[in-house]
Parts: sequence; structure tokens; C-alpha cells
Amino acid sequence: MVEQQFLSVRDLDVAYASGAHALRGVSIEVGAGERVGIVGANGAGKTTVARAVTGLSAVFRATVRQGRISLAGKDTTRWPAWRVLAAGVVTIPEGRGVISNMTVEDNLRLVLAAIPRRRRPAVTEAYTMYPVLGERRRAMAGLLSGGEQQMLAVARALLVRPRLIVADELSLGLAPRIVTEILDGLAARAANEGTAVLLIEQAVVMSLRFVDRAYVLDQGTVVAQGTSDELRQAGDTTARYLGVADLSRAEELL
Ligand SMILES: Nc1ncnc2c1ncn2[C@@H]1O[C@H](COP(=O)(O)OP(=O)(O)OP(=O)(O)O)[C@@H](O)[C@H]1O
Repeated sequence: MVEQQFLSVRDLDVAYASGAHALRGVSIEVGAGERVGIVGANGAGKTTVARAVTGLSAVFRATVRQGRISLAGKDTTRWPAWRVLAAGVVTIPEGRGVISNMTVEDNLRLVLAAIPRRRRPAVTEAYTMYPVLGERRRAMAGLLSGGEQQMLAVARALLVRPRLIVADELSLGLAPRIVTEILDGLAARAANEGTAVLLIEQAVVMSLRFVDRAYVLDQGTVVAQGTSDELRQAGDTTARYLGVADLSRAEELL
């Protein structure tokens, strides 16, 4: 049981203007400082959860038809993205979202500028977290490798001291070794700052290593949930929803 709940999603139903009924009665919880995963196959509804939680549904012409989203007990179901951000929820969208034709350092300074000077962290925090960013701080972000860009996105998200980071398909297109490096950096900093992480991933084996517990989504519904160990041991049942032959022997997915 989550001791101090930060994000609570209850019985959420979301449909797109196209008619796609993407989520049906989804309930998830993320405690303060907790690391929680949402895993599921392509089209399961993972990104739709991320959009709903971060106030981006309307941008994608999706509507919350039923249910409630709350942050620290406040109903945020219909809050716009800027208000959710102000409440301490930062999103790392699929595709990273760094500004390509700005330097690494300017990408970082851009978010720091929004923080009052007396509380502003040093830009070098990002370089301590991922030293390669320091080495490449004058390079245009668009010239970094995919993994380095993702490091920049993660480090930038942490600089604003969020209470929750929602990371959507962080591993997409990256080598497993790089993903591990990125997640290790994120885990260390998040634990240090008490930041909760909602990790949305198709890469289930990798994801279960990083999170404390996870929800399995299939066709817009939560079909299983539990600690990483429980889900791994559920073997066949969980694996079937994920399109994996056997979760306990799915290391090759990495
Ligand atoms: N912008 C959109 N407009 C209309 N339908 C959408 C849109 N985005 C997603 N959908 C539909 O909503 C359902 C859930 O998609 P969603 O992207 O949330 O799943 P996902 O688990 O994140 O999959 P993926 O890993 O492919 O991103 C799918 O049927 C999808 O076709």
C-alpha cells in the first residue's frame, strides 16, 4: 500500500475525437518518491495515460469521459498542462523534446530561468549526473547521440525539482546499455530528491528492473499489477499481455 500518495488516477475513461476509446476504467497510484511502471504492448493506452495525467489530453483531441485524476489530493482532471507543471509534474515525452538548435547548456538554462534565483540549482548538477553532457555543453543538442539527448531530457527535467516525472518510452531506439546508464542516473537523483517517477515503457524487462511496482495495460484496461518480482513470477499470465513468450526468460528483449 502506498503510504503517502501523490498521483491518483481513478476509473479513468478517455476517448479520442477519432472515436478510439483508449482507456476504460484505469486506476493507478504513485506514492511520493515512488518508482512506478506502466507496461503494455503497442496501442495498449500507455501514452494516453501520460497525456491525461500531464494535462495534455485536449492537445491530442482526447476527452476524459469519466474518472478522476488528483495530485496530492487536489482534483486535476481538467487542468491544463501548465497548471499540472506548476503542481510539480514534469513530462519527458516520447521523442525527448530537447531543442535541437540550442546548445546543451542553453537547453538547461532555459528551464532554470523559470526558477527564482535564490532557489536556482547550478547547471553543473546536470553534468555531475551525466558527465558526457558537461563535455558536450557547447554542442547543439540536435548533434548529440540519441542516448545523450535522452540524458539531456532527463537531467533537464530533474533541474526543476519536480515531485513527479512522467517518462514516456524513454528507451525507444536506444541500446540497452545506454538505457541502463540513463535509468541509473535518474534513479540516483530521484531517490536523492524524493522525486517520484512514472515510467511508461514497452521494454518490460528493463522497466521492471527500475520500478518498485508496475501496472500492465492491455486494450485500455489494467489487467495486472504488482511489485516487479510479483509480475516477473506471474510469468505466463503477465507475459501473454505483453506479447512476450515467457517473462522470466525474456532477457533477450533487452
Ligand atoms: N492522437 C490520437 N488520435 C486518435 N487515436 C489515438 C491517438 N493516440 C492514440 N490513439 C489510439 O488510442 C489507443 C491507445 O494508444 P496509446 O498511444 O495510448 O497506446 P500506447 O500503449 O502508448 O502505444 P504506443 O506504444 O504505440 O505508443 C490506440 O488505439 C491508438 O490508436
